Amino acid sequence: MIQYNCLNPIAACGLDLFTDAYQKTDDINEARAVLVRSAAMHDMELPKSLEVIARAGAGVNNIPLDKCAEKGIVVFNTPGANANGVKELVIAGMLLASRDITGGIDWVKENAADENIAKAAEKAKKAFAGTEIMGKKLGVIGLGAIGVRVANAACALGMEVYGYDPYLSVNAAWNVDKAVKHVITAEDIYRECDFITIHVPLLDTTKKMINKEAIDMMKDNVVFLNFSRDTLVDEEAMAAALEAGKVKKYVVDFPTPATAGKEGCLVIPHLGASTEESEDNCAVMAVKEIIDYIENGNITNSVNYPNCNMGVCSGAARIAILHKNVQNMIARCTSVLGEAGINISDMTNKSRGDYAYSLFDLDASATAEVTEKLAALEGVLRVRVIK
Ligand SMILES: NC(=O)C1=CN([C@@H]2O[C@H](COP(=O)(O)OP(=O)(O)OC[C@H]3O[C@@H](n4cnc5c(N)ncnc54)[C@H](O)[C@@H]3O)[C@@H](O)[C@H]2O)C=CC1
Ligand SMILES: O=C(O)CCC(=O)C(=O)O
Repeated sequence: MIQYNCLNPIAACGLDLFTDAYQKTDDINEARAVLVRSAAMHDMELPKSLEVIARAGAGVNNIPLDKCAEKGIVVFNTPGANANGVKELVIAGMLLASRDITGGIDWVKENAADENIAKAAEKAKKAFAGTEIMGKKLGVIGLGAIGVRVANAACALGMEVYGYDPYLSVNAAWNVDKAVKHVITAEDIYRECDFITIHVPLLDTTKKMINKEAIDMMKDNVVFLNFSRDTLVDEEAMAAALEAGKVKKYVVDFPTPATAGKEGCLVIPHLGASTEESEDNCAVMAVKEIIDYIENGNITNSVNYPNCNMGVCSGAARIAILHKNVQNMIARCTSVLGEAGINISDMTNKSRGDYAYSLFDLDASATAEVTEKLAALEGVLRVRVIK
């Protein structure tokens, strides 16, 4: 039985893809695979049995990627699978920041017992009036799966959209609406836009990128939306800007003591990807990634190892070797196999940063002695017998 553990609730339509060969366990120490959403894994003990972690979602800042790579644990995410869910909430966030919809709804609740509520509403409504988003300038920082969808939807709503992404992928370039103005510095966005939304991963290089200096460059009365991660924004600087009236609204999907309940903050409890569709898409993609890795050794959408695909193994045997990206690794692995008299019928080797991955299709099964010799080679982090 191949045991898997879920650190967060994962949609059933994904888990249903596991065949009878797989079994759910509540004990991570027994698991070969882990499915996770937002659970914090940095301080967790990762058992030796663990071969793969799939993040049913996009952000992987809750997972210790290098520690996993060093232990020969491949980490996947599910790019784009929840992007539409987030896009829709970002559009809602812009509307909520432009018109006092929540204030108006609260007023109706408070006056629900008033028999003359219809007449009273016509008098009260001026307190909740706002502005439209059509014709306003929106700056999108990060044109990945979510940013592109937000930019395109905003174009369709008649906004003037500016996009900034110094690492724009070819795929994103193909998909982004031609009306989106390409800017080459974040400063262009800060200085020009009435609404700014950020859709970048949380990395050491992006942490607190929205700081006092950035906010000072923004237009007065700007609306800032953050559906990416709380710590991309310096919350002290944001609070000061809200108090000074520099920022009109801070719409954020991550409650913290600094923002929850604060005047000017519209705080949502991390609901960006909490739709049936996004949860299903993420679960299905994550489980498929795990199954292909466990059963074939193929890697698709990893965030700490290179992608690698040799299809389904049709030969006698297949082994996977996770190793450091250093000289002479392949020669040393093939000589162990050669000395054991095992012919290699197919092989591939891919690298990513400090780590590399080799798949070998063999004409005969690798014995325990052979795999132990391979595992003992300096730089080898894990050897998996796939078939
Ligand atoms: N609120 C929620 O429930 C959700 C939040 N997220 C967050 O949103 C983030 C983005 O998600 P996706 O769009 O799916 O990821 P993605 O990987 O498709 O896009 C990220 C984009 O940011 C760009 N980028 C990286 N550094 C940048 C920088 N310094 N300046 C400008 N652009 C930069 C990349 O080139 C890439 O195009 C995730 O990392 C996650 O933290 C994602 C899904 C759900
Ligand atoms: O699983 C979730 O609800 C969180 C989604 C998210 O933040 C992400 O995919 O990065």
